[in-house]
Amino acid sequence: MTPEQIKQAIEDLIGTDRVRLDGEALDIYGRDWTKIHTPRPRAIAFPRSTEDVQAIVRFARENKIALVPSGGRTGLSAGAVAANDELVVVMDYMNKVIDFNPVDRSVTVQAGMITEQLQKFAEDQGLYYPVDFASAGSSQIGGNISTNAGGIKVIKYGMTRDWVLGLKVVTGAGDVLELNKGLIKNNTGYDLRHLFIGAEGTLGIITEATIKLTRPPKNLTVMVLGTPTMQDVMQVLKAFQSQVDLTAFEFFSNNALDKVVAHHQLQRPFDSVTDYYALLEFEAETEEVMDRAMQVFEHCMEEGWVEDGSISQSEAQAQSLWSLREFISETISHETPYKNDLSVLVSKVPEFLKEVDDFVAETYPGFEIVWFGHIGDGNLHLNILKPKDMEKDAFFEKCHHVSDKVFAITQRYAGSVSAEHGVGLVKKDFLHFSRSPEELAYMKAIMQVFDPGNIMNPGKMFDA
Ligand SMILES: O=C(O)CC[C@@H](O)C(=O)O
Ligand SMILES: [Zn+2]
Repeated sequence: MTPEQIKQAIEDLIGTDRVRLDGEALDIYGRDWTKIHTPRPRAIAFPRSTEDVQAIVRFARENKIALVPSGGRTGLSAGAVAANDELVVVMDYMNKVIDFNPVDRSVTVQAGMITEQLQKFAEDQGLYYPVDFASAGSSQIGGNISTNAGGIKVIKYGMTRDWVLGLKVVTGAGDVLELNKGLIKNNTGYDLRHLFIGAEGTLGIITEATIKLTRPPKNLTVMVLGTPTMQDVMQVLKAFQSQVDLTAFEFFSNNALDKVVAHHQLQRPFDSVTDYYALLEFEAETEEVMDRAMQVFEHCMEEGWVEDGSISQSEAQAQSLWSLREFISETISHETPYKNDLSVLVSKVPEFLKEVDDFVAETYPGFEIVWFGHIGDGNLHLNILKPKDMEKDAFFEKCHHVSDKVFAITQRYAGSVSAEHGVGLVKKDFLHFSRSPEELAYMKAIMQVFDPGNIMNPGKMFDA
């Protein structure tokens, strides 16, 4: 079918001006933040309702047209890239609140709602949606659910999965399913909702979600601490966790800090320079909590785990300390990074990090490595920066070999090759490092059930 025929057919089903074929739209909606693949979609559709999505899926199934569901396209694994003549289904116009229930503390929204809008909606009701990350201003809730997004508060609040009380989906077979309907308790067999969370659009399209909200945190206070070694970062984590209920525990290396400070013209948190920094956050609800935190801080200084530190005295200061961590990904995106998103058990982090760091440094001495991540969750973002004098293709080619080795180490530690960014096109060749052949066979069989025509985001996660 030509793009024009597709446009005509879909507009007959869901209304005029709902499909774009212009070059600008193909370029914008065919890519995500990975910027590795060249977008090449056939057409872009803009549904307004679950019925519209169902009509599009049924049409695509009948005509064997591949679909790519598209949210805020902030993904880092090319899960929302359309580089293969696909029809992109954009959720931007499905961004409304459908229902709010203060007794259940839940809100039902359309899948295209932007994360920050959901956070704002919760705040306006005196409540809180705690899943948060740097891309919250453009990522959409449907995309967050499809990738089970994590972010900076997982240590206390968990991943997106933990906040989804119900889903409305259109399966690849064209059926509309209402999964779990907002219930807290529902032991009536397989919980299909959880299959759609993290499915990266391979089983169908999420059109609505019922999200749990919670009480807002009180007096969030941030510390940035300079730590000489990774072992020290882990000691600091242990010391704080035993005394204070942490809402975040992040880390970054000194070169990450240098780059952010230079790129955004920010102040360093203090003069001392250490190899690593820990950023932690807690609710200083009472004087007593604050005193305890300060005692732990002093203890860490006495032990030599911390050389210097800075603590926020206001919300604005807390925010500027957070910027030092949250701006890293965007800052290094200008240096063509090869990205990895690894996780191991928290207890294994220092050993694992040293092994990977030694391997990359020995094998590729010219490569600059930037370490940061959600270390309180055992999640490390390893970014390798392209040397200025190396061609992009040659660099990515070399990095592919690095990945094989790094993932073999990750496998030895029983870790994950994608802790929070998903699989998409970028990680699919490496899935076997984290999933057994038997698991992969079950995953493919599940996909067949929900998407018998293999039209849902084909080629992402694995080949059918
Ligand atoms: O760019 C990265 O590698 C990580 C991005 C994001 O997950 C973060 O934690 O900032
Ligand atoms: Zn992250």
